[in-house]
Amino acid sequence: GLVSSTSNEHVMSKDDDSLVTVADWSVQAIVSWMLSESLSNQKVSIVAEEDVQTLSKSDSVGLLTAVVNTVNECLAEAPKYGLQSPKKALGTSQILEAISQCNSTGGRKGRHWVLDPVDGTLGFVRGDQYAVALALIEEGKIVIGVLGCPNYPRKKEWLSHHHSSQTMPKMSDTSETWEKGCVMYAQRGSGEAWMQPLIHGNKKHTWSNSAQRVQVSSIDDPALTTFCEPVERANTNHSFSAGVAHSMGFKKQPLRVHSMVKYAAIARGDAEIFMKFAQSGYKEKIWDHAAGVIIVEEAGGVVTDVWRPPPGLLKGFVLRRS
Ligand SMILES: Nc1ncnc2c1ncn2[C@@H]1O[C@H](COP(=O)(O)OS(=O)(=O)O)[C@@H](OP(=O)(O)O)[C@H]1O
Ligand SMILES: [Mg+2]
Ligand SMILES: [Mg+2]
Ligand SMILES: [Mg+2]
Repeated sequence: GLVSSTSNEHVMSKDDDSLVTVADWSVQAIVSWMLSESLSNQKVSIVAEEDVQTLSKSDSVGLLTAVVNTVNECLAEAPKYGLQSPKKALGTSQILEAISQCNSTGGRKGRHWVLDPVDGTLGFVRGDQYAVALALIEEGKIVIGVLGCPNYPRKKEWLSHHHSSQTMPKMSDTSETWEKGCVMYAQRGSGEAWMQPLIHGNKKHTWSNSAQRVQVSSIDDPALTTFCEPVERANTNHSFSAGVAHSMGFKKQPLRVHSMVKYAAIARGDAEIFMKFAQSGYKEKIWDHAAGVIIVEEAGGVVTDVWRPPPGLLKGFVLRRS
């Protein structure tokens, strides 16, 4: 919730043509700094999406200044969330250090934090759905997941309406009537997943625990099933998922949403199924899934890749077909 700006300033393209913004670097710096501060006795291993190459170039001074200012403005608000601000504003080198220390390669041994500072950067730039995703992996198992979803509406009906909709105010609308924003989280083995309303920067009140339990949908009638998928055709295979949906007997239109908010939607029961089929050759990244996976699992759902469907699912599928 620290970065709620939808300003399109400083939107850059990376080598793979995907977007990166001041928000991506700033969130990575803030989370990295906060983790190091709170775990000062331990060596912190963080696997995260962004690096400092573009930021450190000589023609990126304006960009770097914007990141430094954003990080310090956000950290100054830390006490509102029950956290400690730095004693004095962080300097440029400290911020570059915080971003670049997230260069762990992870692995099956030990503890690793996994961070996607802004997932769905395209959604963020459009003022649409995006998520800040953090997970903790221990000995190869996800044990904690947190998803910050600043534009996630409280009412599921609003998810499917984009900016053009008449019924939903613009994302920039400050009116109290349009409640949006939540943090979803879960811990492995608890059998519980939680949703906490987000406090937005412009509001005066401070954080207090008002988390509600969330659970996956109980709908199992294909005719009533909604499936979600990525917005961009580059990130999935829309016609393949349409084929799967057809053979399963799904009648509803797919819910196309940017980012890991799709996992949040499944955990909260706003939709029943999430399908993503990356192009062959694309390697999925752990930061695009880890936090969402544990939240869905603890909310009662099942997550699998297409090559290894769990026996129960396969049986369900076969039974339904016969
Ligand atoms: N080619 C390709 N195939 C599959 N996935 C890709 C591909 N390229 C990128 N990515 C990753 O997709 C992340 C965004 O996924 P979404 O499901 O949110 O896509 S969409 O915006 O709804 O279209 C996006 O995450 P962010 O970079 O954090 O936004 C990417 O990591
Ligand atoms: Mg990206
Ligand atoms: Mg991502
Ligand atoms: Mg990202």
